[in-house]
Amino acid sequence: MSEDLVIALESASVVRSGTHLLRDVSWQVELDERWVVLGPNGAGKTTLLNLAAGRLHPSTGTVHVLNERLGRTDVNELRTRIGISTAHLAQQIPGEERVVDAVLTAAWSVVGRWRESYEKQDESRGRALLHQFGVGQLADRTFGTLSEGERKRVLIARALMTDPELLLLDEPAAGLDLGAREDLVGRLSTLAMDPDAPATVLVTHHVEEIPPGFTHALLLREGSVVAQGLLTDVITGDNLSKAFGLPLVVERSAGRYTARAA
Ligand SMILES: Nc1ncnc2c1ncn2[C@@H]1O[C@H](COP(=O)(O)OP(=O)(O)OP(=O)(O)O)[C@@H](O)[C@H]1O
Repeated sequence: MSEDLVIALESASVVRSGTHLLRDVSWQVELDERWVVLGPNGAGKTTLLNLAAGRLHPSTGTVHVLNERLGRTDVNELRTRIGISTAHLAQQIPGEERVVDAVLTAAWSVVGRWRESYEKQDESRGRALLHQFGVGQLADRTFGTLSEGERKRVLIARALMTDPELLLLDEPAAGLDLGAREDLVGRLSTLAMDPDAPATVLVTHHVEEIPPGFTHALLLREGSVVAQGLLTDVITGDNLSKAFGLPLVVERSAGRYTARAA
C-alpha cells in the first residue's frame, strides 16, 4: 500500500441488528488531503469516522488506517497517532478540569488529569495550541465554565496535542452561533492550508461549514456513498439533492458554499 495513504476502505460495510450502517464503502484519503464528509442525520457519517479512528471494525471488507489493517493491529497504539474531536469526548471531560490540562491529557489518551507527569514543553505546546485556536486566555479556567464555542476550540487544540498523523473532527461547528462558527471555519481553513497539518476528515451536515482549503468531499445517504472526489466536483446541487433527498441549489462564493431548497 502507498505510504501516502492515510485511510483506505475497501468495500467496507458495518451491519448492526441486520441494518447496514455503512454499505460497501470504498474510500481513500491521502496524506495531503482534507476531506469533508457530508450527509443527512443517520447517513452513517459518525460510523465512517469511527472506522477511520480505529474504534470500530468493519463487518465485511477491509479498513487500513495509517497503513495498519484494522483487526490485525494494536488499536491502542494506532489511536495514539490519531487526533479526534467529538461531542462524546467533550462530555467526558470533567467540568472542573483546567482547560490546559484538558489539552495535555491527550498525550495519555485520557480525560481527567490524575497522576500523569507532564514536561514543561508539553504545557507550552498545549498553551500554544490554545492560542492558535483563539482560546489561549482561557488556559487556566475550568472546562465546565466555557461556552459551547470555546469548548469546541479547546477540543481541536487537544486533538492536535500529540502531533497526530490523522485529524478527525465530528461536527466541530455544531451548536455554534454565527460569529463562533465563522471564527472556527476561519481557523480550520488556516489549518487546512498549512502543508504541515495532518490529513484531516471533517464531518458536517452543512455546506456552509466547509472551510476553504478543504480539498475533497464524500457524500453519504443511508450508509452508501452518493459521490466522492474533489470538493468542487462533488458539492453540486445534483449530488446534494441526492444525498439529502430534496431538490437543492448550491452556490459557491469566495471559497465558501451555501445551499437552499430549489
Ligand atoms: N448499534 C446500532 N444498531 C442499529 N442501528 C444503529 C446502531 N448504531 C447506530 N445505528 C444507526 O445507524 C445509522 C447511522 O448512524 P451514524 O451515527 O453513523 O449517522 P450520522 O450520519 O453520524 O448521523 P447524525 O448526523 O444524526 O449524527 C443511524 O440510523 C443510527 O440510528
